[in-house]
Amino acid sequence: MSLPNTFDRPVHIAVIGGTGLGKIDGYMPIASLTPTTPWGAPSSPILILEHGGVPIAFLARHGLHHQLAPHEVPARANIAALRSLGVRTIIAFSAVGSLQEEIKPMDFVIPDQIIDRTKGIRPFTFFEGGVVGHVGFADPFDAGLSAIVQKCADSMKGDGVVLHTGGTIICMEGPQFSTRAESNMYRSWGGSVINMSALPEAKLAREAELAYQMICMATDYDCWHTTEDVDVAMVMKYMAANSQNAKHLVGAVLDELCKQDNSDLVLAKQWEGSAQGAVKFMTKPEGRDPEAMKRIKYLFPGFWEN
Ligand SMILES: CSC[C@H]1O[C@H](OP(=O)(O)O)[C@H](O)[C@@H]1O
Ligand SMILES: Nc1ncnc2[nH]cnc12
Repeated sequence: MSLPNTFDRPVHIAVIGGTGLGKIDGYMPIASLTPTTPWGAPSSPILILEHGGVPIAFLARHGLHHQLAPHEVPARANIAALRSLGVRTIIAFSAVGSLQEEIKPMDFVIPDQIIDRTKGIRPFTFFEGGVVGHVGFADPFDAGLSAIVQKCADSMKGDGVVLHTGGTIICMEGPQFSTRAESNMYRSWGGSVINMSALPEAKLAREAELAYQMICMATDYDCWHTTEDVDVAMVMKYMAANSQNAKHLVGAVLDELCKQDNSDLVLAKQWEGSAQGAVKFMTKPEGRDPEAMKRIKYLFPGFWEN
Protein backbone atom coordinates (compact mmCIF):
# COMPACT_ATOMS: atom_id res chain seq x y z
CA MET A 1 0.00 0.00 0.00
CA SER A 2 1.46 3.39 -0.92
CA LEU A 3 1.84 6.00 1.80
CA PRO A 4 0.41 9.53 1.66
CA ASN A 5 2.94 12.04 0.32
CA THR A 6 1.63 14.93 2.39
CA PHE A 7 1.44 15.49 6.13
CA ASP A 8 -0.47 18.40 7.58
CA ARG A 9 1.09 18.76 11.04
CA PRO A 10 4.53 20.23 11.83
CA VAL A 11 7.15 17.63 12.69
CA HIS A 12 9.65 18.90 15.26
CA ILE A 13 11.94 15.90 15.79
CA ALA A 14 13.99 14.01 13.20
CA VAL A 15 16.22 10.96 13.31
CA ILE A 16 18.90 10.57 10.65
CA GLY A 17 19.92 6.96 10.15
CA GLY A 18 23.39 6.12 8.88
CA THR A 19 25.25 3.01 7.80
CA GLY A 20 23.36 -0.15 8.76
CA LEU A 21 20.47 1.91 10.07
CA GLY A 22 18.39 2.63 6.99
CA LYS A 23 15.22 2.23 9.06
CA ILE A 24 14.25 1.84 12.70
CA ASP A 25 12.49 -1.43 13.41
CA GLY A 26 9.20 -1.28 15.21
CA TYR A 27 7.86 1.91 13.63
CA MET A 28 5.21 1.94 10.87
CA PRO A 29 5.55 4.94 8.59
CA ILE A 30 2.36 7.01 8.19
CA ALA A 31 3.61 9.24 5.35
CA SER A 32 6.51 9.43 2.93
CA LEU A 33 7.49 12.96 1.91
CA THR A 34 9.73 14.09 -0.93
CA PRO A 35 10.24 17.83 -0.50
CA THR A 36 12.46 19.62 -3.00
CA THR A 37 14.63 22.41 -1.71
CA PRO A 38 16.75 25.15 -3.33
CA TRP A 39 19.65 22.72 -2.73
CA GLY A 40 17.97 19.79 -4.47
CA ALA A 41 16.29 16.68 -3.12
CA PRO A 42 17.20 14.96 0.15
CA SER A 43 19.02 11.61 0.28
CA SER A 44 15.80 9.63 0.54
CA PRO A 45 12.08 10.15 1.02
CA ILE A 46 11.46 11.45 4.54
CA LEU A 47 9.33 8.95 6.41
CA ILE A 48 6.94 10.18 9.07
CA LEU A 49 6.71 7.75 11.97
CA GLU A 50 4.63 8.06 15.08
CA HIS A 51 6.01 7.76 18.59
CA GLY A 52 3.28 7.87 21.22
CA GLY A 53 1.17 10.08 18.96
CA VAL A 54 4.06 12.46 18.19
CA PRO A 55 5.21 12.58 14.55
CA ILE A 56 8.91 11.90 13.97
CA ALA A 57 10.76 12.36 10.68
CA PHE A 58 13.21 9.67 9.59
CA LEU A 59 15.81 10.18 6.85
CA ALA A 60 18.28 7.59 5.54
CA ARG A 61 21.52 9.58 5.09
CA HIS A 62 23.01 7.39 2.34
CA GLY A 63 19.71 6.83 0.51
CA LEU A 64 17.24 3.97 0.68
CA HIS A 65 19.76 1.51 -0.74
CA HIS A 66 22.95 3.08 0.64
CA GLN A 67 23.79 4.38 -2.83
CA LEU A 68 25.32 7.70 -1.71
CA ALA A 69 29.00 7.84 -0.70
CA PRO A 70 29.77 10.11 2.26
CA HIS A 71 30.90 12.96 -0.06
CA GLU A 72 27.74 12.56 -2.18
CA VAL A 73 25.24 12.94 0.66
CA PRO A 74 23.18 16.07 -0.17
CA ALA A 75 23.56 17.44 3.34
CA ARG A 76 22.18 20.91 2.54
CA ALA A 77 19.04 19.46 0.99
CA ASN A 78 18.66 17.05 3.93
CA ILE A 79 18.87 19.76 6.58
CA ALA A 80 16.78 22.28 4.61
CA ALA A 81 14.08 19.68 3.83
CA LEU A 82 13.83 18.63 7.48
CA ARG A 83 13.63 22.24 8.64
CA SER A 84 10.90 22.95 6.08
CA LEU A 85 8.75 20.27 7.74
CA GLY A 86 9.10 22.02 11.09
CA VAL A 87 12.04 20.00 12.41
CA ARG A 88 14.11 21.77 15.07
CA THR A 89 15.83 18.76 16.73
CA ILE A 90 17.93 16.11 15.01
CA ILE A 91 19.27 12.92 16.53
CA ALA A 92 21.79 11.58 14.00
CA PHE A 93 23.19 8.07 14.12
CA SER A 94 26.62 7.13 12.81
CA ALA A 95 28.76 4.01 12.59
CA VAL A 96 32.26 4.95 13.76
CA GLY A 97 35.72 3.52 14.22
CA SER A 98 37.10 3.64 17.74
CA LEU A 99 40.39 5.43 18.34
CA GLN A 100 40.56 4.53 22.03
CA GLU A 101 40.99 1.12 23.70
CA GLU A 102 38.13 1.71 26.16
CA ILE A 103 35.62 2.42 23.38
CA LYS A 104 34.89 -1.15 22.33
CA PRO A 105 33.03 -2.21 19.20
CA MET A 106 29.31 -2.22 20.18
CA ASP A 107 29.77 0.71 22.57
CA PHE A 108 27.97 4.00 21.99
CA VAL A 109 29.55 7.47 22.18
CA ILE A 110 27.91 10.88 22.50
CA PRO A 111 30.65 13.14 21.13
CA ASP A 112 30.96 16.77 22.15
CA GLN A 113 33.67 17.88 19.72
CA ILE A 114 34.65 17.40 16.06
CA ILE A 115 37.89 17.74 14.14
CA ASP A 116 37.30 18.47 10.47
CA ARG A 117 39.38 16.29 8.16
CA THR A 118 37.07 16.62 5.15
CA LYS A 119 38.80 18.07 2.10
CA GLY A 120 36.56 20.96 1.08
CA ILE A 121 34.88 19.00 -1.72
CA ARG A 122 31.47 18.88 0.00
CA PRO A 123 29.14 21.89 -0.14
CA PHE A 124 29.26 23.03 3.49
CA THR A 125 27.28 26.26 3.94
CA PHE A 126 23.91 27.82 3.22
CA PHE A 127 25.41 31.29 3.42
CA GLU A 128 27.14 32.03 0.11
CA GLY A 129 26.53 33.35 -3.39
CA GLY A 130 25.63 36.87 -2.26
CA VAL A 131 24.78 36.48 1.39
CA VAL A 132 27.38 35.89 4.10
CA GLY A 133 26.95 34.57 7.64
CA HIS A 134 29.36 33.20 10.25
CA VAL A 135 27.77 31.07 12.96
CA GLY A 136 29.49 29.98 16.17
CA PHE A 137 30.57 26.35 16.15
CA ALA A 138 32.75 26.13 19.28
CA ASP A 139 30.48 23.40 20.63
CA PRO A 140 29.21 21.57 17.57
CA PHE A 141 26.56 19.50 19.35
CA ASP A 142 23.65 20.44 21.60
CA ALA A 143 24.39 20.01 25.31
CA GLY A 144 20.70 19.65 26.20
CA LEU A 145 20.19 16.82 23.73
CA SER A 146 23.41 15.18 24.88
CA ALA A 147 22.14 15.20 28.48
CA ILE A 148 18.92 13.52 27.36
CA VAL A 149 20.78 10.77 25.50
CA GLN A 150 22.97 10.19 28.58
CA LYS A 151 19.88 9.84 30.72
CA CYS A 152 18.72 7.01 28.42
CA ALA A 153 21.88 4.89 28.68
CA ASP A 154 20.10 2.28 30.78
CA SER A 155 17.77 1.46 27.90
CA MET A 156 20.58 -0.47 26.21
CA LYS A 157 20.98 -4.18 26.72
CA GLY A 158 23.94 -6.50 26.43
CA ASP A 159 26.95 -7.51 28.45
CA GLY A 160 29.22 -4.58 29.06
CA VAL A 161 27.77 -2.28 26.36
CA VAL A 162 28.76 1.20 27.48
CA LEU A 163 27.54 4.64 26.48
CA HIS A 164 30.51 7.03 26.67
CA THR A 165 29.73 10.66 27.28
CA GLY A 166 31.85 13.27 25.53
CA GLY A 167 34.68 12.76 23.11
CA THR A 168 36.06 14.07 19.86
CA ILE A 169 34.93 12.72 16.55
CA ILE A 170 37.34 12.95 13.64
CA CYS A 171 35.37 13.45 10.43
CA MET A 172 37.56 12.28 7.54
CA GLU A 173 36.86 12.59 3.83
CA GLY A 174 36.84 8.94 2.76
CA PRO A 175 35.42 6.93 1.18
CA GLN A 176 38.68 5.00 1.68
CA PHE A 177 39.51 4.24 5.32
CA SER A 178 42.55 5.87 6.97
CA THR A 179 46.17 4.82 6.72
CA ARG A 180 47.78 3.49 9.90
CA ALA A 181 49.87 6.69 10.14
CA GLU A 182 46.72 8.81 9.97
CA SER A 183 44.93 6.63 12.50
CA ASN A 184 47.84 7.02 14.93
CA MET A 185 48.00 10.75 14.28
CA TYR A 186 44.29 11.11 15.11
CA ARG A 187 44.92 9.25 18.37
CA SER A 188 47.77 11.62 19.18
CA TRP A 189 45.33 14.51 18.61
CA GLY A 190 43.02 13.08 21.23
CA GLY A 191 40.41 11.72 18.80
CA SER A 192 37.91 9.33 20.35
CA VAL A 193 36.13 8.02 17.25
CA ILE A 194 36.24 8.48 13.48
CA ASN A 195 33.61 8.66 10.74
CA MET A 196 32.94 10.27 7.36
CA SER A 197 29.54 11.85 8.04
CA ALA A 198 29.55 14.28 10.96
CA LEU A 199 30.41 17.14 8.59
CA PRO A 200 29.02 19.15 6.98
CA GLU A 201 25.80 17.81 8.57
CA ALA A 202 26.50 19.30 12.02
CA LYS A 203 27.63 22.67 10.58
CA LEU A 204 24.54 22.96 8.41
CA ALA A 205 22.28 22.05 11.32
CA ARG A 206 23.86 24.92 13.28
CA GLU A 207 23.38 27.33 10.36
CA ALA A 208 19.73 26.24 10.19
CA GLU A 209 19.33 26.94 13.95
CA LEU A 210 18.60 23.30 14.76
CA ALA A 211 19.52 21.39 17.90
CA TYR A 212 21.70 18.51 16.69
CA GLN A 213 23.35 15.58 18.46
CA MET A 214 25.16 12.67 16.86
CA ILE A 215 25.01 9.24 18.51
CA CYS A 216 27.97 7.11 17.46
CA MET A 217 28.02 3.33 17.45
CA ALA A 218 31.53 1.84 17.44
CA THR A 219 32.00 -0.91 14.89
CA ASP A 220 35.79 -1.36 14.75
CA TYR A 221 39.18 -0.17 16.00
CA ASP A 222 40.07 1.42 12.65
CA CYS A 223 43.63 0.26 11.86
CA TRP A 224 45.72 1.39 14.84
CA HIS A 225 44.90 -1.59 17.07
CA THR A 226 46.36 -5.09 17.26
CA THR A 227 42.97 -6.53 16.20
CA GLU A 228 41.99 -6.80 12.53
CA ASP A 229 41.97 -3.64 10.38
CA VAL A 230 38.56 -2.18 9.64
CA ASP A 231 36.66 -3.31 6.56
CA VAL A 232 33.05 -2.95 5.46
CA ALA A 233 32.08 -6.49 6.47
CA MET A 234 33.23 -5.75 10.03
CA VAL A 235 31.25 -2.51 10.17
CA MET A 236 28.08 -4.19 8.87
CA LYS A 237 28.45 -7.16 11.22
CA TYR A 238 28.63 -4.94 14.29
CA MET A 239 25.87 -2.68 13.04
CA ALA A 240 23.57 -5.69 12.62
CA ALA A 241 24.48 -6.86 16.11
CA ASN A 242 23.85 -3.39 17.47
CA SER A 243 20.68 -2.33 15.70
CA GLN A 244 18.51 -3.58 18.59
CA ASN A 245 20.42 -1.32 20.97
CA ALA A 246 20.04 1.60 18.58
CA LYS A 247 16.31 0.91 18.56
CA HIS A 248 16.13 0.76 22.38
CA LEU A 249 18.16 3.92 22.73
CA VAL A 250 16.21 5.89 20.14
CA GLY A 251 12.91 4.79 21.72
CA ALA A 252 14.04 6.00 25.14
CA VAL A 253 15.40 9.27 23.73
CA LEU A 254 12.14 9.94 21.86
CA ASP A 255 10.16 9.20 25.05
CA GLU A 256 12.17 11.93 26.80
CA LEU A 257 11.99 14.41 23.93
CA CYS A 258 8.20 14.05 23.74
CA LYS A 259 7.79 15.20 27.35
CA GLN A 260 6.25 18.64 27.75
CA ASP A 261 9.21 19.72 29.95
CA ASN A 262 11.51 19.38 26.96
CA SER A 263 9.43 21.35 24.48
CA ASP A 264 11.70 24.43 24.42
CA LEU A 265 14.73 22.21 23.89
CA VAL A 266 13.00 20.32 21.07
CA LEU A 267 11.96 23.59 19.44
CA ALA A 268 15.62 24.68 19.65
CA LYS A 269 14.73 27.94 21.37
CA GLN A 270 18.39 28.00 22.44
CA TRP A 271 19.47 28.50 18.79
CA GLU A 272 16.58 30.65 17.57
CA GLY A 273 17.81 33.79 15.79
CA SER A 274 21.51 32.89 16.07
CA ALA A 275 22.18 32.30 12.38
CA GLN A 276 19.79 34.98 11.15
CA GLY A 277 21.66 37.40 13.42
CA ALA A 278 24.98 36.20 12.00
CA VAL A 279 23.78 37.04 8.47
CA LYS A 280 22.20 40.36 9.45
CA PHE A 281 25.53 41.76 10.69
CA MET A 282 27.51 40.75 7.60
CA THR A 283 25.95 41.46 4.22
CA LYS A 284 24.34 44.87 3.86
CA PRO A 285 20.85 44.79 2.33
CA GLU A 286 22.05 46.48 -0.88
CA GLY A 287 24.71 43.77 -1.35
CA ARG A 288 22.40 40.78 -0.89
CA ASP A 289 21.89 38.72 -4.02
CA PRO A 290 18.15 38.21 -4.64
CA GLU A 291 18.55 34.53 -5.55
CA ALA A 292 20.66 33.90 -2.44
CA MET A 293 18.00 35.67 -0.38
CA LYS A 294 15.30 33.43 -1.84
CA ARG A 295 17.26 30.42 -0.64
CA ILE A 296 17.72 31.95 2.82
CA LYS A 297 14.00 32.65 2.99
CA TYR A 298 13.30 29.00 2.25
CA LEU A 299 15.25 28.20 5.42
CA PHE A 300 13.91 31.14 7.44
CA PRO A 301 10.55 32.11 5.96
CA GLY A 302 10.21 35.17 8.19
CA PHE A 303 13.67 36.51 7.35
CA TRP A 304 13.60 40.35 7.63
CA GLU A 305 14.53 42.52 4.70
CA ASN A 306 16.76 45.15 6.35
C1 LIG B 1 30.79 1.54 5.94
S1 LIG B 1 31.93 2.24 7.01
C2 LIG B 1 32.06 3.96 6.59
C3 LIG B 1 30.77 4.71 6.60
O1 LIG B 1 30.08 4.39 7.84
C4 LIG B 1 29.75 5.61 8.49
O2 LIG B 1 28.50 6.01 7.97
P1 LIG B 1 27.41 6.80 8.83
O3 LIG B 1 28.13 7.92 9.53
O4 LIG B 1 26.42 7.31 7.85
O5 LIG B 1 26.82 5.80 9.79
C5 LIG B 1 30.90 6.52 8.11
O6 LIG B 1 30.63 7.87 8.37
C6 LIG B 1 31.10 6.20 6.66
O7 LIG B 1 30.20 6.92 5.84
N1 LIG C 1 37.22 3.13 10.91
C1 LIG C 1 36.33 3.96 10.36
N2 LIG C 1 36.75 5.08 9.71
C2 LIG C 1 35.85 5.94 9.18
N3 LIG C 1 34.53 5.75 9.22
C3 LIG C 1 34.08 4.65 9.85
N4 LIG C 1 32.84 4.21 10.07
C4 LIG C 1 32.93 3.06 10.77
N5 LIG C 1 34.21 2.72 11.00
C5 LIG C 1 34.95 3.73 10.43
